[in-house]
Amino acid sequence: MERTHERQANGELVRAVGLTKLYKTRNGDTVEALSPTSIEIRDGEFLSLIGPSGCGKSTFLKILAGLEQPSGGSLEWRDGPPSTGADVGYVFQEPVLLPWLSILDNVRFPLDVFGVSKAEGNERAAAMLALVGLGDFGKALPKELSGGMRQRAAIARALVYRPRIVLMDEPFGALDLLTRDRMNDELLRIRAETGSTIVFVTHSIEEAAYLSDRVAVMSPRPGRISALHELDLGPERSEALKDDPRFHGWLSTLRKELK
Ligand SMILES: Nc1ncnc2c1ncn2[C@@H]1O[C@H](COP(=O)(O)OP(=O)(O)OP(=O)(O)O)[C@@H](O)[C@H]1O
Repeated sequence: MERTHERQANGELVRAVGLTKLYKTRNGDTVEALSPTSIEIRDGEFLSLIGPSGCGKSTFLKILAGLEQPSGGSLEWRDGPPSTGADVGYVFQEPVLLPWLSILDNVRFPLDVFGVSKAEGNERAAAMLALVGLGDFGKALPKELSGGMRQRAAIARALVYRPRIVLMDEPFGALDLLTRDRMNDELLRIRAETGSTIVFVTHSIEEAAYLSDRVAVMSPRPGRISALHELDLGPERSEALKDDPRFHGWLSTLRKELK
């Protein structure tokens, strides 16, 4: 089954209108995790969400993924409601891989679930592994890979169905700084090759500024988007950008807004 997805540069992919979320806790209290939150997500963009712990970033991603229902408001998808796993790729902080399956089988898993033949699935999973730099590790088990490599495999699995949107919830938060820097560059390269729309949650202002076309800043709980910036840092991102005064200007702006 071949999926093609015409990309309209900067067209609107999905619009969140006044999303709210109330959770019921086990002792019967109600937690307001999101106060009315509205944003449009553009096709092909890299959008980061930053904000203090507990402000509802993961909640927003889960609603986008269809893993949680909003208490109020709506999501308006340009191409109709997505199906989780096929139209939406999700990457968690800890790479969730099935330990008894090889890396190739893990990456092929969503294709199996959605009825792609094994031969085509193997081909697509192998191509995706090559794209994330794991071409030689298809037969390995997850435990035989480093944390950074496992996260690459999780990214390959999220991308293999060519989802409309990839949601990443602090995917590099558990990695050491050097590996994280390397993964940031890898992610930029993968994104350039796939044209994926990415919504990325991070605690790191530097990571958000380095990777993103736009950065949404969320206020403390109950979270809402308190500022939304289009970064004027151009499409080319590399280490040199980290010495650029404009980059430092954004770090300082974002840091102030988080306070
Ligand atoms: N399933 C749940 N049941 C009850 N409360 C929840 C549930 N999930 C999240 N919450 C609460 O909702 C609020 C927002 O949580 P969420 O995980 O979305 O925040 P976050 O911004 O992603 O936090 P962090 O940056 O620490 O990961 C928090 O107060 C959290 O305790």
